[in-house]
Amino acid sequence: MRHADAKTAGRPAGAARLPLPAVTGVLGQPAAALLVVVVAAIVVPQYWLFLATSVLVSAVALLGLGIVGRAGMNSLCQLSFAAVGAWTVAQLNVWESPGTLILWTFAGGLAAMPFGVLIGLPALRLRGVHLAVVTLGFAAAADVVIAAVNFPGVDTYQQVIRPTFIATDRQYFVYAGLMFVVVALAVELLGRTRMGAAWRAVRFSERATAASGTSVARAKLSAFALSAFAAGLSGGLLAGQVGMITAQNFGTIGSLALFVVAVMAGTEYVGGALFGGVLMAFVPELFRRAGVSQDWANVLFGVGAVQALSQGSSISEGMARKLRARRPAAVPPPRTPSDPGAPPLGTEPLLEVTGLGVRFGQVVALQDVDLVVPEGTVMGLIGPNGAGKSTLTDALSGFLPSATGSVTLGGRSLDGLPVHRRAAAGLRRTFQQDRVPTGLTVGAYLRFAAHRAVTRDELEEVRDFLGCPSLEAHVFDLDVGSRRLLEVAATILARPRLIVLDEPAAGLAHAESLALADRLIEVPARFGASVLLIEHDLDMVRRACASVVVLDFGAVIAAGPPAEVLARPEVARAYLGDEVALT
Ligand SMILES: Nc1ncnc2c1ncn2[C@@H]1O[C@H](COP(=O)(O)OP(=O)(O)OP(=O)(O)O)[C@@H](O)[C@H]1O
Repeated sequence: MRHADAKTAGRPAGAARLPLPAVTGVLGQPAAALLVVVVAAIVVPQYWLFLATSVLVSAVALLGLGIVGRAGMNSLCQLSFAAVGAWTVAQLNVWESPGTLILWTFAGGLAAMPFGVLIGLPALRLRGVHLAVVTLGFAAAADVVIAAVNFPGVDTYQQVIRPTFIATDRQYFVYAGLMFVVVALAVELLGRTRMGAAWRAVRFSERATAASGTSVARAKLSAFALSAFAAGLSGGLLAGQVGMITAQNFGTIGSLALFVVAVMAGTEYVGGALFGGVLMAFVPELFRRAGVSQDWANVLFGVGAVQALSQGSSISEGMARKLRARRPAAVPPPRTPSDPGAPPLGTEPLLEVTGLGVRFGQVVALQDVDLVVPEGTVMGLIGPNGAGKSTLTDALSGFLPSATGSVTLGGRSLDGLPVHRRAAAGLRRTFQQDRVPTGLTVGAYLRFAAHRAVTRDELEEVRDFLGCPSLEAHVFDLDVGSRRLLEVAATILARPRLIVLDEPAAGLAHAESLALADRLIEVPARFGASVLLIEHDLDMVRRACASVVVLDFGAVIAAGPPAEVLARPEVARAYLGDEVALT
């Protein structure tokens, strides 16, 4: 956001020297920000208060960018949303509406939200650079509209009136600071909710998010709406700060600069947003004082963003990782031993698949597959590479709406249901590739993926059952094997009727695979779910499964008890291309 220049010279502002608050912790960050604001309100000379306030105004908009950033989306039109907030405040001021600037500012935030949803709609289909282009287009269009439609009160030189208790610059700084702290607190608290976890999950894998029963569309739209709300608040704050706003305050270049600073500073962190605000407010001012065009500040921001991208993390993320690295590594507590006994066979049909077919162009991945997974069992699904196992999993879980045939779970048809509705109906799956979002702790991920209210005891029970790392460990710091177990734990916690595990032992040592097999045997009796285990490790399949189905070239070629099925020549032929028994 481009603010009016500070008109006088003096020593560097106290705000420029504000320390970054700790980048770890959750509620600690807003508290640290509050401390910074209070200290700054005391020590910053009158002379620098305008720029210090600008820091906070930008930081509020940056917090909003941090929300879409958490969800892995790019928004290049943050100042267009801010313009909506500022316009609303200016209009309510002209109308001399009830309430004061504070109420009008919140109204500005609310007014920006529908625009956020509007821009979020393309995000349901677009990602990365394509989404960035759409948001850039919106910013450019907003420039034209704002230039054509003047801000209310500008023609009549009508200043936005501040209430008396925030009339002075110092009072207004404190007000802006409190607003920043409140928004920071709200964002941090939201980050701990299911919605906040969904943002992180969407960023990591939309497929896994949907498979855990969460609506990807809702997660994305909520991120855009709340991001626009924060931007609208920021615009309202600016209107109160400068009194009279113009189109120049909200140009596309400003939005781009804000985005670039967000990439560099890492505005998913409160400290990162505050630091970004310092950069936005003070770097152009320093250039101005040096007699250099302020536009060079954007070049500097661009260089910083390139550096952050090439390092793979923002300044805040880098600091957070360093702080985490200082902590002792998360060692999984020892598992409680148990005797799994023999794999349960199951009786009543649970999953019934009839005539399932999937084509990818000319490739027939599945043809006329009939399959029944009984209630209360662990069943294996095996076959050589390219046999169609993952395609079957995708078709069952709803990722292939073009699949033909029918699928019922517990007598209820799943045909035509989208992924998250099938998950809600009781079908959970894991993925061959790691899909556990790295931005969460183990506990936060399990709570999110469980998709129901779970107690800490339940979390600990399942964590202990599978030997996962402690709930406080950060997913980012875990090895691939631990993440696979975590994914299995999450599906168990969701209490589904059927769990489809797509190669859960990939990344595990052989002994660990067998230990996992022992655990899976217990799942039906202990957690009330059948397991369909897709695995290449035949020792694990023999150990865990009461029965096994073999796919080859998209068709079922054998089914029955593992020892019997694996001894059949056609199964050996499918695997080895020769009549060698798989013993
Ligand atoms: N998106 C796709 N587009 C085109 N062909 C595909 C696609 N996905 C899978 N296939 C093809 O469908 C067939 C079945 O693939 P699938 O991944 O389901 O096998 P798989 O048994 O899971 O193999 P693996 O054990 O290697 O994971 C293969 O011939 C594969 O090349």
